[in-house]
Amino acid sequence: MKPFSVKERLQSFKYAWRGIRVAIWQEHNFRIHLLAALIVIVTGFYFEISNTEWCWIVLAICIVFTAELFNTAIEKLVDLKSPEFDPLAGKIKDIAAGAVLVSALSAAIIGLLIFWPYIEDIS
Ligand SMILES: Nc1ncnc2c1ncn2[C@@H]1O[C@H](COP(=O)(O)OP(=O)(O)OP(=O)(O)O)[C@@H](O)[C@H]1O
Repeated sequence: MKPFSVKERLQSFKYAWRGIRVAIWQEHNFRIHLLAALIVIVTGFYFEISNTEWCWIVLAICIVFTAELFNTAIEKLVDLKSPEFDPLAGKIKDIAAGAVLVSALSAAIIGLLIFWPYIEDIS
């Protein structure tokens, strides 16, 4: 086993950040999720939501980003291994996209449950 190296550990953060940047610049959906997250964060500050509500919002945002990152990785892997049309490759991509949809829907429900009472209060 290689000896522990702080330099190598820091290097792995650099690679992870590079992966996130690839997803941001190459995936339109990722940018849409980023914009949605920004709107939700600004709205959270506007309504001065509680710490517990912030926890749910942060969790919801992170789940969507994580699903989108895995989806991007799976898409790239499929494109690498199966650049030609293949029904199984299509199914794999559809399933990965399904995971993003499930995470985005659950985030939308969390957002509604948290913000609806505040919206009702001002209307
Ligand atoms: N090699 C393939 N073989 C068969 N079907 C594929 C293949 N590649 C993509 N598809 C089908 O096309 C759909 C879209 O694939 P694509 O790679 O363009 O991703 P996408 O959903 O457009 O993602 P993004 O817009 O984030 O790049 C897939 O979900 C799948 O149904």
